[in-house]
Order: sequence, then structure tokens, then C-alpha cells
Amino acid sequence: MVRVIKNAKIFAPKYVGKLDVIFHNRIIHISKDVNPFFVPFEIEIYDASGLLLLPGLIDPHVHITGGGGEGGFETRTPELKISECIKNGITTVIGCLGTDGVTRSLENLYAKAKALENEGLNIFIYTGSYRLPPVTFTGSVIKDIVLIDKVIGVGEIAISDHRSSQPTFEEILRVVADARVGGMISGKPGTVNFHVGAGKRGIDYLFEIIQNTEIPIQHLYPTHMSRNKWLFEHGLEFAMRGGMIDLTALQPKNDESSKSEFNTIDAILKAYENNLLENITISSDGQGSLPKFDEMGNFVGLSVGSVSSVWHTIRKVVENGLPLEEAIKVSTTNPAKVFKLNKGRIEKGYDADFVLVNEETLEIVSVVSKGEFLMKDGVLKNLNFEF
Ligand SMILES: CC(C)C[C@H](NC(=O)C[C@H](N)C(=O)O)C(=O)O
Ligand SMILES: [Zn+2]
Ligand SMILES: [Zn+2]
Repeated sequence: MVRVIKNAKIFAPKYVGKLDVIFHNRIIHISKDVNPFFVPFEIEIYDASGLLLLPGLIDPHVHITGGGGEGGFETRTPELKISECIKNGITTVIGCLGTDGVTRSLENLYAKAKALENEGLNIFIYTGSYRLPPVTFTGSVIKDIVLIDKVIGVGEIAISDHRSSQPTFEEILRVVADARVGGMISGKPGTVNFHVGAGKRGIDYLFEIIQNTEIPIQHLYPTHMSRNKWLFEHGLEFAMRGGMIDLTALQPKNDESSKSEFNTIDAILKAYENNLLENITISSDGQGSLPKFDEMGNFVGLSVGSVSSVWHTIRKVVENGLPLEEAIKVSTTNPAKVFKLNKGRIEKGYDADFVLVNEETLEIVSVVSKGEFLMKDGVLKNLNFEF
């Protein structure tokens, strides 16, 4: 079905004015005052008066089958409900495993990815989990990337963290080399998503790779880079060399980090001041655990990441003075660049993934993914097991 969204104020991300957008699964045409009765076929009209039209949000790090477990079996976190993504404007997700690569499987990750895709989202996954040697589908990272359609890279590989496998530099380098060539052969980005812990080695391994090997920086994609101010400073240095860094979004309920001296909002504003916003993405760590450990490394407790943190963070950054057309880049054009996706822009030929928000409140009203409304004026499409 061809559709037209009329009278929306469009942020492409740049604000381009009030225009009409005609689309199928991709954007066909954008112009003023489209008259749908002039086209010689049926076209569905959506009047977006009073709404802003943004590119669908891309969340590059979600534990779609659940994660956690750092406090024992009862702390394994629940899997993702697709309605959470839709209500929060997320139309593209990269799924991953985390600490627990034993009871969480890649087969389950793949099945969940296909389920989310079949119900309307755009989904990709990483092979591997925290540990090296990595868990794989086929026994090899290269084969996983080349032969498993949804696999676009490897992650989240833990470094500088007491929960990592304490990988050697050679182990890390081999995974990145395999991801690069696997990506080349299959036309995929071959991205390696590094989970960077609070350890004092930070992203030393990544600097070593770009300084001492032939591997280009675009394959190295560290996350949790606003975990603390010290790590973020190193992240900015990595960004100055052309690298992309991912920040874990500010969790709506987690008022601790919003009160702590440094959080993701500060990090985004600082990147903007340093003219490095184009090197920043944010991710929710959705359904991943957000565990706390004491100084002796004893587990203290954990909360669960929420995909709602992405839009929450963008709104907070706008409240702190960053223009909307800048703030949304961290979840549209920037992650689209990391994964080489035909997404993240409201331009002819781009995928028809949209979020429509109330221009006064920035509340999310409607969501379109692959040209289909998944939520229209606050009403979700019918979803399995979600009543
Ligand atoms: C960035 C911080 C706050 C959360 C972060 N979460 C994960 O890495 C995911 C988790 N280990 C899981 O497997 O579900 C962490 O633990 O450091
Ligand atoms: Zn992590
Ligand atoms: Zn994670």
C-alpha cells in the first residue's frame, strides 16, 4: 500500500519545513501540498498536522532475548517486548548477548530477531557474547557473518571488565580481522561492538589496533563510553581519530546516573561542543542488566535496561538546549553510518521508517517501519502475546 503523510514538520534530521512524504517500503517523493487524488492508484492519507516527522530510531545494542545473571539464575533479565520498541519510536535494533553466553544462545537470539522482524521491526544481530573465543553459530566468526543473514558483526566483546574473559590483544585482533573480511565477503559492516568496563585499561587495545595494524577504525565500535568521565575523554580522543563511540542512554528510572557528576547527557553536550557529535551514537542496553558491584567486586544488585531510555535521552538533551535536529543524529544518521544502513534520513530512496511526535510535548504518537504503521495515533497494531 502506498501512503502519504501530509502536513508534518520534517526533521530529516535537518529541519526542512512542512512537507508531504509519499512512501511504500521506501520514500518515493517529498514535496509541498501533494494532492493524493492525482495519482492513478489508491493511496492512504495520514494527516500529521501538529506533528514532527523524524527518521525511525536505531538502537544499536539491545539484549533482545534478555541478559543479566550476574547475581545468579534469579537475576536473568526478561526478553524484549516488541511493543516497548514501537511505543518508543525504535524501528531498527541490533540484538546481542552479554555476560551470560552459557544459558543465552545465539540460536535463541536468531529466533527472537526473526520474530521481531516478522512483526514489523528492522533487526540485525551480533554473533558472539562477552567472552573470547566467541560463541558462534558455525564455529567461525567469518562464516557466521558471511552465512547467517542477520549477523552484521561481533559483540558485545568485554574488555577492561572484571567479567570479561581477560582477552589477549591477539584474541581481540583476530576477531576484528575476521569481522572485517567476513563483512567484505558478505557486503556487511563487520562491526565489532566492544563492551568497555570500568577497568583502567579502557580502550587501550583499540588504540593499539589503529596505531599498529592495517585494520581501519570503522570496525571498532566501543559501547558504554560514558560510563565515567575518564573513559569518555578517551572516547573523544578515539572519535577525533574518526572512530564511532556508543553511549549507554540515560535510563528513565535510574535517577542515580542522572544525579551522578557525569552522565550521558553531559557526554552528548560535550561531544557537540567539541564538534564530534557525528561520532556519537546512543544505545539502550535494553533488557540487559545494569548491575552494581562493590569495591571488592561483590554483586550488590541490578536493574534492567529499557529501550525507552533512547528517546528519554534525546528529550533530555533537547531540554538542555541542543536543537532537535542535532540531538536525533545520535539515533538516526550516526548509527546508520556505523552499520551502512539505508536509514536515518527523510530523503527520497531511504527506507520508510518514521517516528511522529507531538510538536509541543515530543510525545511519540505514531510509528512507521518498512512503510507500515506499527502504531497510529497511540494505537498499537495487533501484536502476538501483547494484549
Ligand atoms: C553500562 C552498564 C550500566 C550496564 C552494562 N550492561 C551490560 O553490559 C549487559 C549485561 N552485562 C548483560 O549481560 O545483560 C554493564 O553490565 O556494564
Ligand atoms: Zn555491556
Ligand atoms: Zn549490553
